[in-house]
Amino acid sequence: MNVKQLDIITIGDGMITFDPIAKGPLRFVNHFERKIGGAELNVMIGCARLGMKSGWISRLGRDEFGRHIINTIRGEGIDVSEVQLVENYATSLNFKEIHESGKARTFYYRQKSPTETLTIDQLPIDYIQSAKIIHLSGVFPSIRQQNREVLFQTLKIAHTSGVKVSFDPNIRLKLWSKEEARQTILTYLPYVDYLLAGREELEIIFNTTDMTIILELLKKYAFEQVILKDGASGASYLSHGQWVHVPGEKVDKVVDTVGAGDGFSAAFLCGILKGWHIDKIMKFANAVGAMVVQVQGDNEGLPYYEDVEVYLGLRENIER
Ligand SMILES: O=C(O)C(=O)C[C@H](O)[C@H](O)COP(=O)(O)O
Repeated sequence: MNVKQLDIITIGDGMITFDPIAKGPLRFVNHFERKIGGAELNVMIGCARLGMKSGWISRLGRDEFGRHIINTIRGEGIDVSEVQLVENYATSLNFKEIHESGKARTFYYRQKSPTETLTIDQLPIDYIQSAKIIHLSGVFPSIRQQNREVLFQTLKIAHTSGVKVSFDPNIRLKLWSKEEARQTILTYLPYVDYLLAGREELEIIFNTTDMTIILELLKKYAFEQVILKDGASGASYLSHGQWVHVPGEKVDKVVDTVGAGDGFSAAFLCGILKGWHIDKIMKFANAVGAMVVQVQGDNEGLPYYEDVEVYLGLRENIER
């Protein structure tokens, strides 16, 4: 029998994320803070901080930005043995634009992502089989046609090896159309154990805004859990064909909502690995989402396990 080495792994594109120092249209912003980002990577950072043995399968440019990302991720305690820096590719970039109103836009520069060198024959099968859970998202297959097949093969490897599959559709319409997203994601769903989606994403995948129809269609799959992430209002889980809503945790001041969904996913998977009851998992995951929105940056607000305990009032907060 295969001895599971890692709790959780992922496959994804890592990016340098440039956070604007000033608010308003990007064409007038002169200064940025260099950070790192990428949906799947955010989840792994969250998992590592919560104490899970985490690993990331990826390709970065063999450039200064690629080195910065791999060093940072290694520093977070994430296994990077399946991350390669490839020649003649630039590490992907993401520029964020934030308006006074709080509205934000993202400008990706990942058309020629280094992950396109991660072909099916390069998939580390033993590594995938060595994990308890693999977390995948719709970002990786949206970057390039070839990535869709790579993810499909990964799903099949995981499924046949007893590795649980978690999937967040993370539909980015700047990267693919609704139709492409729908067609691709529908082929993935039969291999998914934990589906963590937003309402709009479910509407795109099932091509209807009618929640009764969506609930009927969800029944066709063998999901162990289906989670509806609903931003500030909290999240719901599916139980006997009905949503059970778990309200979000109190937030003093929302600073930046980007990354809250990824934080929620990391915390949810932590709870799954700990074998908790779903109500406890949801409360914990909502707390992590609420903590993330109070910090600027896609992953800077992802908490350590004991920080969540303090937030939930389960551990004393000693300030000085
Ligand atoms: O990789 C990408 O394409 C991204 O967009 C990176 C973003 O930081 C996360 O995907 C945030 O996603 P949420 O947690 O849903 O706010």
